[in-house]
Amino acid sequence: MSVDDHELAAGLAQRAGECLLRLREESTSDPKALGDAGDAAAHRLLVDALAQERPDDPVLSEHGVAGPERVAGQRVWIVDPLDGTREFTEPGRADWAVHVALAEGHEVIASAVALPAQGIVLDTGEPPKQPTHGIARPRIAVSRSRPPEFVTEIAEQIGAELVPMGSAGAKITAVVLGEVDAYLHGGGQYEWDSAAPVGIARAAGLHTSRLDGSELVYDRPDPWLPDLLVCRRELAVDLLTALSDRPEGSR
Ligand SMILES: Nc1ncnc2c1ncn2[C@@H]1O[C@H](COP(=O)(O)O)[C@@H](OP(=O)(O)O)[C@H]1O
Repeated sequence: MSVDDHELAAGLAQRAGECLLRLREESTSDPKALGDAGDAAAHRLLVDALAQERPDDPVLSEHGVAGPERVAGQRVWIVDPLDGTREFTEPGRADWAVHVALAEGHEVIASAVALPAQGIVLDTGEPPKQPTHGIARPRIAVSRSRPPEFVTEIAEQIGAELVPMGSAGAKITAVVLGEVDAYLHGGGQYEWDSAAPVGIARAAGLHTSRLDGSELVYDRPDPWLPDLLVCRRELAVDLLTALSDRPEGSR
């Protein structure tokens, strides 16, 4: 019996994650070479497996386009074989991820995220239940290597604590799992950095949008998708209001 798209995404994220863990364990390379080898090996595994399991679907990966030609609005797999490449190369760090998403009609309809070093695979078929506890002091995940200045200012404004982390997938997953309450990003990213984890966040009932509150739209001709907000629903109005109060060009 053929697996559904949710199960396929989860199985592929798991397999690519295992491949990356092996590479990392066995590596004697310098960090740059290890990162390049991880990107290439996980990309190859995902592209080959999708060509076998879903031969009619094109693939848009951080490391290239594969398969049949993309037709706007039709099925396309959007994958980031290794999100958080920098963290993957740092011994002991667990904030890196594999993203596998399927978009149709410019929306993610199935996806999975693996956090291999944490032994976690989440998928849209069975999204985690959301915490019901109140939020005393909001915790906001932010890039550890390039935290945008506006996020620091917004955190001060609403009395939130910043939690620096690598990988967009690890940060969105931390919101999905209730470890933090929000993730804000601005200044640059691509569709593959967010498609899979945003699919899971939406399936779990969280707020997901651009920083101006508009929808996140996937599978556009240009994959540049520079900013996003993922948060618990009860924080969305406060965060979007704080964002819209900022002067033009400051996020
Ligand atoms: N200004 C920017 N321009 C392009 N990509 C960016 C970016 N800021 C973050 N990213 C990408 O978003 C992912 C998470 O970044 P961060 O850990 O800083 O939050 C990383 O993906 P990769 O590791 O797949 O390259 C990183 O390259």
